[in-house]
Amino acid sequence: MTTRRTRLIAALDTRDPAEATRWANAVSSHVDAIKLGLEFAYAAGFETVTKVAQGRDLFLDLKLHDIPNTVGAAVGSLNRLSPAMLTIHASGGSAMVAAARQACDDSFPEGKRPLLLAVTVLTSLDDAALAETGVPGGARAQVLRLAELALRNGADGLVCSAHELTALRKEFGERPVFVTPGIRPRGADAGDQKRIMTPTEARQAGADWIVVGRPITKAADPAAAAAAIAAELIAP
Ligand SMILES: O=c1ccn([C@@H]2O[C@H](COP(=O)(O)O)[C@@H](O)[C@H]2O)c(=O)[nH]1
Repeated sequence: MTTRRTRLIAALDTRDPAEATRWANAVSSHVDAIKLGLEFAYAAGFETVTKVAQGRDLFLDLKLHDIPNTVGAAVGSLNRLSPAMLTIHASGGSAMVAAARQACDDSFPEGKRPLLLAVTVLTSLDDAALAETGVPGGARAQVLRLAELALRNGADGLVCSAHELTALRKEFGERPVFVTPGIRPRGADAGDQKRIMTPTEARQAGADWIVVGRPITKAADPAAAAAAIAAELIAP
């Protein structure tokens, strides 16, 4: 029986700094961190990322994926943003993950190192879509394969779907941090997500963090939507 608390990250996916700021202010008291990622950073710039994130834990979801030298240097360049969590793609390979971890250790001040999270298989891929990329055998097997690679090379945790959590906990225990997007409250539109679970199911499966975007940001009342999801994360 685990006593883990599952925390909530609101994904603020927009190009508009005013909208991101409005959402951040609305949901802040209900969520544990905010996510800013590719859409926002490319449109608004990294200095604006810092402004919106100010005073909040930042899940900086840039999903870095390049040769080890480039990824290491990129991680080193991100220290001015003070992220609490940073993402890379596990499929970049052992040396790339190790380079990212080394850069985290070298470039961030003592006690300020972000959690390095390796994306395994995107939650928008089902087994058939994954097979199209040349990976037969299903998402769960590939997640476990990439998890081993990433954790052995210094990742603190993984981004995966909640569907893989039971197998991951069995294989890797309680220590790694598991972050699960692809979360949909019961009845919510899945959109492009394929491997989805509800907040309650993800909590019961052992998620450390869930990431929720559109069910919050597209709601008529984002604060109420975030509050309802946060309520699901409090174990009865
Ligand atoms: O495998 C992954 C990795 C990251 N994401 C990100 O999470 C949010 C989910 O947003 P929703 O609107 O709740 O679908 C989004 O920012 C993705 O970039 C993911 O979905 N899956």
